[in-house]
Amino acid sequence: MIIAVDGPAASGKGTIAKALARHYGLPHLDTGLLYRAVGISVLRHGGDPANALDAQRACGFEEVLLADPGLKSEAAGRAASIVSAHPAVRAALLERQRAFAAQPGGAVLDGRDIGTVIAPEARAKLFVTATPEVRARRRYDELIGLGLSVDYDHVLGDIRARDERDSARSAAPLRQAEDAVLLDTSALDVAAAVAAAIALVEAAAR
Ligand SMILES: Nc1ncnc2c1ncn2[C@@H]1O[C@H](COP(=O)(O)OP(=O)(O)O)[C@@H](O)[C@H]1O
Ligand SMILES: Nc1ccn([C@@H]2O[C@H](COP(=O)(O)OP(=O)(O)O)[C@@H](O)[C@H]2O)c(=O)n1
Repeated sequence: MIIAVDGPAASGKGTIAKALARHYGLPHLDTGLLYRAVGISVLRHGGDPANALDAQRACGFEEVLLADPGLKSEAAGRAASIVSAHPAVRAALLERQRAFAAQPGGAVLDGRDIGTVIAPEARAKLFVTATPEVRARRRYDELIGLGLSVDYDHVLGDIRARDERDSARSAAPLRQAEDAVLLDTSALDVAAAVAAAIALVEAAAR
């Protein structure tokens, strides 16, 4: 079974995708990490994420970069959101994601365009969301927990800017697939959000 989990920044889609993968014994791919790796690679080479050529060159990043703690930073998220608007970057990362989704037995993938572009054939599609303020609070707590020095208002501004950029771009914009079910986690803790997600997948698989 392929499970597609999409949604905006810090909505809890990664937490839900990981929990679903554990519950169903499926492999999981956090596709945002691929875009973050491209984004940080551009920055580390002194390039400009808005420059399509700089971004395209960075798509051949080393695998080890996917485990780099720097990928979690706000700067990496911002750069990822900028490089991900280039069609050439999306094209360069497409096959890897499609192949992951198509492996025997299925998989869980989370990102922005899993249900719409990467795996439109997915059996279960969730669109996970929460208010910008709740998402900013979660991301702020997460970054503080990682020992980074951040400001709540800055995180909220960054999340709003990323929502806008990810939804407005013409290449695979962030949007709920027509056959995806909406899961608003604003008032749910992790356990309740995961339980709701499992119930939705069960209903979709029936
Ligand atoms: N329902 C929830 N309630 C409270 N905190 C949550 C919830 N879901 C996720 N979190 C926390 O919020 C942060 C962002 O969650 P994550 O799953 O990484 O979001 P995303 O993948 O959408 O960016 C993490 O620190 C995670 O533990
Ligand atoms: N499938 C995907 C996943 C991420 N992305 C881009 O990569 C950025 C970082 O994604 P992420 O999932 O790691 O970000 P968070 O939601 O965890 O903050 C997003 O803001 C998107 O611009 C994308 O375009 N398509």
